[in-house]
Amino acid sequence: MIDLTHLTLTFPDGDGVVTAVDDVSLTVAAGTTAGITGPSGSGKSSLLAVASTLIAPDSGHVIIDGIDATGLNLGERAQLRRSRIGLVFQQANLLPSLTAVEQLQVMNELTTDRRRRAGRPAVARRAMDLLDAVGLADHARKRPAQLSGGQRQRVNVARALMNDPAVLVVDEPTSALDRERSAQIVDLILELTARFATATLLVTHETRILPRLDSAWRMVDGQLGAMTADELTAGAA
Ligand SMILES: Nc1ncnc2c1ncn2[C@@H]1O[C@H](COP(=O)(O)OP(=O)(O)OP(=O)(O)O)[C@@H](O)[C@H]1O
Repeated sequence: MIDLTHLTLTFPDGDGVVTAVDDVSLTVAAGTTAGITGPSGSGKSSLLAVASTLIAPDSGHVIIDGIDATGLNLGERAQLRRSRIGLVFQQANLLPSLTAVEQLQVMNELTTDRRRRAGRPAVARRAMDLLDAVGLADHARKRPAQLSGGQRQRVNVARALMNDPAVLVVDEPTSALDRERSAQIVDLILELTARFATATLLVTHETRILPRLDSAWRMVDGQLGAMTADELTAGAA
């Protein structure tokens, strides 16, 4: 699970500061998905960057499976991120020369936690299992150029799960996809969240998907508020 408490993040802005994240608290339990929407510049990406420990907040706490990231140094934070957090961004950012299964296998090299580093056969097995889970078992030997946009995003999602993360952080996963493929990727993220018991934080402009998530939030000027039933119905229309 991920527990965000009273997070605040500011950036310098001319002579003053801009408060990108303003006293945000949010808890996402294992196996559930929280959706966040809001206008451009409202602080969604900043919140995800803090939640995934890429940026330290000015104040507040990011607690991942009981570990308070805000007390850790840079190296410890990077280690926590690699071993406990899966990141999915809008562009898949796959390595052009690697096959789908290799994109997943290299993730194991990134974790320096010896206890979590698995042997080659176990890594290959997990990579194949995950490709199967995202419906790409038959495409394991293909390189990104041989895959469609939707398939590349599926590899991206599978890769994020490779190190068995407690938290899945997903930023606009469908913005490069058409409506049908968007719906499929959202279905997939919900299914994998339940199956792998991740606490999933999903930022999206597509308000019509929010009613399907376990909780829905709107960010405005750095502040996070729960969406009302009326707002959800209007967005789904
Ligand atoms: N590195 C930075 N330096 C200075 N200001 C920043 C930085 N990153 C974000 N900001 C500011 O923080 C505020 C929140 O930006 P952020 O990108 O988090 O919003 P967003 O809701 O994700 O927007 P979008 O939907 O367009 O991605 C904005 O005012 C933005 O200009």
